Amino acid sequence: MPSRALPSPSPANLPPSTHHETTTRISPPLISAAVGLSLFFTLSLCFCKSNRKRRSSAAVVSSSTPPQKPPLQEFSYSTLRRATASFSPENKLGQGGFGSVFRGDLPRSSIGGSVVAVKVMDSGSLQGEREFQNELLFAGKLDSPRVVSVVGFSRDRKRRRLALVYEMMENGNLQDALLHRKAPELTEWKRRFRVAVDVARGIEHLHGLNPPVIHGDLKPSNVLLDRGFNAKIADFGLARVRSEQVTVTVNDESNDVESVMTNTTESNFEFADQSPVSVCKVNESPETTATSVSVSPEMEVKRNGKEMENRDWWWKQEGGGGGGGGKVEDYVTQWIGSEVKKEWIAETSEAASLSSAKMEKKKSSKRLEWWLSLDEEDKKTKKKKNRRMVREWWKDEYRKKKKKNTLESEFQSDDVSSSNSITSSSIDWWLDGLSGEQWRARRKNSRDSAKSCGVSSTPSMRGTMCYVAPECCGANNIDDVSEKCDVYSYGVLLLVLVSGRRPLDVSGPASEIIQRANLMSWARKLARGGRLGELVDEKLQCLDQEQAVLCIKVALQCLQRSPVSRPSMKDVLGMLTGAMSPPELPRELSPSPQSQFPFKTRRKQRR
Ligand SMILES: Nc1ncnc2c1ncn2[C@@H]1O[C@H](COP(=O)(O)OP(=O)(O)OP(=O)(O)O)[C@@H](O)[C@H]1O
Repeated sequence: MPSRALPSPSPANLPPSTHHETTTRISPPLISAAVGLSLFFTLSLCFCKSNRKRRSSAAVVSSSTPPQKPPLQEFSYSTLRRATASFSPENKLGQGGFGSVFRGDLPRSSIGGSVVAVKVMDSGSLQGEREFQNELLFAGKLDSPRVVSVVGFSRDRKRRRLALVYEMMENGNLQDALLHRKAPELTEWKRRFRVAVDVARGIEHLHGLNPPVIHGDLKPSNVLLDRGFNAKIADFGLARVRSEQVTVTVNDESNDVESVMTNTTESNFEFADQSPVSVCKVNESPETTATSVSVSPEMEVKRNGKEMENRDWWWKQEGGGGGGGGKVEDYVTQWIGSEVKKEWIAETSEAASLSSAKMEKKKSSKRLEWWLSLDEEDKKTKKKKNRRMVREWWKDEYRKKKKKNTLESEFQSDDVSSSNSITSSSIDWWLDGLSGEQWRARRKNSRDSAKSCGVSSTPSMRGTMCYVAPECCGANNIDDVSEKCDVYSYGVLLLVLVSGRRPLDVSGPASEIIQRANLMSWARKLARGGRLGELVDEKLQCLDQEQAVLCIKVALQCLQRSPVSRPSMKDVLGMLTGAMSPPELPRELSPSPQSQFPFKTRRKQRR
């Protein structure tokens, strides 16, 4: 049967009234729904597409160019004055070498939130101005969670008033928190270790930039802690970009420096303008010339034929074998300066030397008496019998003498200057290792003298006593300043973190003051004796001994005299985080092997 097609309802078939009714009853909702739906779909499709596009383009941007730091805001001086309640003492956070830092409450509309730290340069300081500009130049460009960010600045050229506005670091600097015991939280080992890693990360970031940035003044007072005790690096007043690429090959066998490839490059950073709003440009193609030279470590010290007089004392300190006389007590009094009560040193050392001399005299005369008491026959028989005893005695003597010599030579070698050439300024400089305030106060009085060393007003003098690397101290030759200077300073900072002591510290039991006064020497001594654990701060809670010893080993690697022997900051970070195998102690610091005293072998043979 043929199927019957249903008659399509044609408007003609429908009564006009019905047709009208249907269209008016069904069409509007249907049409509007359809239109709405299609509109919705097309719109959402478009949105998805554009979103995908935006996301992919953002990914391209982020992979090719680093996120741009928002431009620094220029504040009027009056805004900062209002924010700090006219730089009131109650708002003072600290005092630096060239200015004071105040807590400031900025109006909500300003960039950088409401609470900031405002560093105001003391007026009239040329060196201060230079540092401020340098700081602005670097900090304004650096963008890392491990670097204290600069929010803005204020300048009044006429009155030479400069101010820098930073993000607020609620827990202040590491020097106060750790060494002045202002933050009990830092007795927790985990926190301290995290600070160590944070700082390593920050420095590694700086060194990883192109061209690498050298901080040049790494020390606890330049490490600031935020509310959660995350550490950030501050104070770029002495920072610089490395202008020279030095690759050094070290012959593993002889530990000699074999060759040095020097690529003299123009700095990629261009200091277009030395005003506080200097522009930092990056050159696209720096011209490079390469020269190959052979140097010995000796040459490295006296590069370009320059005798580093200012550095001599430091080389001695680093165990460079500086001679010179000077007794231990002279050395300590000179070295520790006013921190040590001279009378005490004189009294105790004199008393100690007197009593030990008396004891020795007594012992010797007893032995002599005993020897003389023997008649010839007895002597012959007893000689044989007692040979061992005599040998033991000599052996004892030998050991004592050796110990005394090493102790003295170590102190002499650690000496700032065993001669009279020690200047009051270099004492000042040492004092910074004891207490930053003393140095700051002194430096404030002679603002335009050098930032460091206190020996010359050359701005290339960089770093702070005890933290500055030997090759950077008094480095008029900029070739000597490399990332390894920061590595050295980091080594000192790491020891300070683990031990909770200053690099120069005269606290502790009287009998151990001399031994422990120089943190670096003490660490080396403990390493040789295989007793590194003794350096760890006794006040630490929840200590991970293994991690603490690892830190000391890393520090000793960083503190090596020769910059080429020091690890890179990347390696330091790798060792600390476990990404790299833990370090060995530098060869010369490995615990000494069994004594090579000849009697021992003979005795063994006899047995
Ligand atoms: N962003 C900040 N947040 C909180 N406190 C700060 C901030 N910046 C600096 N301070 C405090 O102010 C002190 C002085 O800082 P400043 O950078 O001027 O000097 P410094 O680094 O201690 O010394 P110098 O400049 O002589 O090396 C710091 O030690 C710190 O306690």
